[in-house]
Amino acid sequence: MAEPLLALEGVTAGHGEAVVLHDISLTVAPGEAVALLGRNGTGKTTLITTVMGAGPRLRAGSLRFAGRDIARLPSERRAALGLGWVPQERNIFRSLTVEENLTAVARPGPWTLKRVMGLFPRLEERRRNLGSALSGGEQQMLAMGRALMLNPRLVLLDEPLEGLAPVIVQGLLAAIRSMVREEGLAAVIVEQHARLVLPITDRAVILERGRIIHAGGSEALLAAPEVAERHLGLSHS
Ligand SMILES: Nc1ncnc2c1ncn2[C@@H]1O[C@H](COP(=O)(O)OP(=O)(O)OP(=O)(O)O)[C@@H](O)[C@H]1O
Repeated sequence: MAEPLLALEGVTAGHGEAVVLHDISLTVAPGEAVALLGRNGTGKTTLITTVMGAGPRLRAGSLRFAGRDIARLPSERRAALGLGWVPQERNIFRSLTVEENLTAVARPGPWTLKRVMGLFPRLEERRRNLGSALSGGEQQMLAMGRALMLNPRLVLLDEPLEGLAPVIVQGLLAAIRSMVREEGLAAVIVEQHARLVLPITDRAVILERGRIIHAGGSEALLAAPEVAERHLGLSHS
């Protein structure tokens, strides 16, 4: 088997003295899309920020990306190696235009301004608008567009659909599907609503109280709603 792009082995991490993640082992292969599921507060964001080196303290275990030990690298070095991250708070530059937001971070690679605008036609329409003038859904598109302009090898999306109107959710899902399915970009997608992301991912991992309690194919999980129900709760499945 080809070497995984991202590999976590026995990762235990937390905030200050509080341990949030326990003994997490997880791999993501090149081009693979993984859904990271779980109820509120189970450690999904902590897992993403541990991978990015953006806050949590790694207490044990190893963290490798593209064949390198990244555990001690600052987050900007991890980004430079090809780890893209769209945090929950969608950190865009509010005082720059849409186009400036995108070009400010661009790095050479297959994702260009034209292709990002092609993926998100709404951003093309809003090209000259300031970040602060965008709706929540447009900000999410811009945050994803910015991550793509960095031409990552793997992108970590933290609840990209949260708090958005259903019509926007459908548009974003289509863009994510095209990113991972047609463009073959590896991704880890954190989501509360399993049914939305299972159809567009290869594998699913469910966290409960900081531990992996289920890992398997997304299709198999879709076909076994009782598993999702048991671990994620009816309203979240
Ligand atoms: N910066 C922090 N300092 C201290 N504790 C934190 C911090 N961030 C998160 N926690 C705690 O870590 C635990 C896991 O939180 P985390 O945000 O990783 O969960 P989550 O699964 O992403 O939840 P949500 O879906 O609500 O974002 C929670 O108990 C939370 O209170």
